[in-house]
Amino acid sequence: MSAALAINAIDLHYGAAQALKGISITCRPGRITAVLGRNGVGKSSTLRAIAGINHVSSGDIVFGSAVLKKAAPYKRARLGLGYVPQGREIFPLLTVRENLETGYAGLPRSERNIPDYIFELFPVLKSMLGRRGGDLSGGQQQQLAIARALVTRPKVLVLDEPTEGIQPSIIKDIGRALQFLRDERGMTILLVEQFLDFCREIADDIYVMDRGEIVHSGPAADLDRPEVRRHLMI
Ligand SMILES: Nc1ncnc2c1ncn2[C@@H]1O[C@H](COP(=O)(O)OP(=O)(O)OP(=O)(O)O)[C@@H](O)[C@H]1O
Repeated sequence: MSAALAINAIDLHYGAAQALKGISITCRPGRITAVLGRNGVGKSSTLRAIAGINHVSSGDIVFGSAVLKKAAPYKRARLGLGYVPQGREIFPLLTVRENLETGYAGLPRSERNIPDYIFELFPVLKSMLGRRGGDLSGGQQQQLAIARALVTRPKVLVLDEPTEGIQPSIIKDIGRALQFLRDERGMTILLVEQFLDFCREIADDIYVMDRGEIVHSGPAADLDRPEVRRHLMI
């Protein structure tokens, strides 16, 4: 089976500093792939390269049958790439409904609606549609950020540290939501995380990064191996 998303030997520089060195990641269709690593190893840079926010200096990113080259973020979204950034980036002065409607931009008029299953996944959002994004808790904002990405009808959903700074009960809800998207909607999911137990529970495949490189890849059960965990210790 071909990959839903393949990152092939990408390098990324910030000025003279090289943040990514030959990163390759294969996301199997309908599976959850997790990229783990300590602070500053290049996880967010990898996702920003996939989303088209940062440009790679070599290598390529293949989405379905499209090689993304320098396609702008909105074009990638139209192709079916949903991106949930680190820190959520909710519009604080817009209501929950308006935040969700920002996902309509790339959709044909007939699809400009909020699919019901999103409110089944995150019922709290339905009860808060008229509230401002900035009034939501961190966990509710994370749910809103995921819901906003789902409004764009992604084939592949990419999330940057969805558990960061969030209380355990909402982490469980988010984990259940991602498993539902994989199991019931066949979505391909790529996330970066520092929370090992979360990845052990929901991921199928893992990649471990250290200083801009992939140092391990394998099934999620590899997270039980001491030599893999060693890469993740502070
Ligand atoms: N805009 C930028 N300009 C210059 N250097 C950057 C920029 N963004 C990130 N870096 C550097 O690139 C390296 C990788 O950062 P990145 O944010 O991708 O790591 P990360 O693994 O996502 O870390 P964290 O878990 O803290 O988000 C770090 O050394 C960081 O300081």
